[in-house]
Amino acid sequence: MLELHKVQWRRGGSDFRLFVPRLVLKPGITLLVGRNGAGKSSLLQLLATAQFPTEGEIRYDGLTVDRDLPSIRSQIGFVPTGIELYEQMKTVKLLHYLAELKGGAAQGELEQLMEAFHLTAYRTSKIKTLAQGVRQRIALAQAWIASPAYIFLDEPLNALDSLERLHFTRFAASHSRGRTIIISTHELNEWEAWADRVLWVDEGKPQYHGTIREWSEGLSLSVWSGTIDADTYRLLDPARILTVRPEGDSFQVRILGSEVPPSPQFEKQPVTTEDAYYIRCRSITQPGNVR
Ligand SMILES: Nc1ncnc2c1ncn2[C@@H]1O[C@H](COP(=O)(O)OP(=O)(O)OP(=O)(O)O)[C@@H](O)[C@H]1O
Repeated sequence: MLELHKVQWRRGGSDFRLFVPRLVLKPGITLLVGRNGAGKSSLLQLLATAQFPTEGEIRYDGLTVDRDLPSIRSQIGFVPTGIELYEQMKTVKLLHYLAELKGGAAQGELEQLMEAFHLTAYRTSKIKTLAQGVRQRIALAQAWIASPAYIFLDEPLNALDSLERLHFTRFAASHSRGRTIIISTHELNEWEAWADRVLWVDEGKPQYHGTIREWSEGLSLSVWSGTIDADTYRLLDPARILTVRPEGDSFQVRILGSEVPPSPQFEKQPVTTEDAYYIRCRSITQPGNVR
């Protein structure tokens, strides 16, 4: 469990300020969401001890960085965006090297990770010869070395193809028990089935932290879907349209609306995690649900 208490951080070279009054992050998968520049990467860097708060404290199951930094770091797996791997090393050598930095891997652990991340075929390939998606899989695999208690992933699905994305979301879910995994992502629907909680930050401050179920409940707008003709389509508010697909002379539309259907052809739809994000971003001026 991670506990943040009055954490503040000012990023040098910018006006950006992160402020987290109080936050408790529990084991399981927490999706860290927010607009570009909201502070997701900054928060992950603080949690991963790549940066330190200017004020306040982060506790890792009771341990603090001023007293217990090496033992905290031995329990962290971190994948920042744009991670650079040693280009000249071979995959297996790099994983062994990173495992040594972490104090060593268990017997057979690296082979299992290579298998789980579909890296076996690349075990003796130099990193510089590998496609971006394969490099990303190596970066993700190394985060699991030595079975850390805390895993921080910044946009982990970047560069992965659709099959690998599905494979990785499943892998993360099946390896989340007893681990606090924080994942910064813009792909909310891909994580929907696997995540436990959502942490939404905006302008450096948490706006919502709670279960993924509650994230999509009690919202100010509903989601509607219907097939309509061109005249009805023209009357819709374009800012509220989520998706539109032409079907002959008609349009299949998914749209945000009040409790009343935008027109009689519309039927109310379940709100997805991503819909909830759009709705919450629209109502950002209203007080959030911070826990
Ligand atoms: N290397 C840097 N130097 C100076 N300012 C930076 C740097 N990196 C980020 N920033 C600024 O810090 C703020 C927070 O950025 P951060 O990367 O944490 O946001 P984010 O939520 O991860 O965004 P994104 O979704 O685009 O990745 C932004 O205002 C950004 O412009």
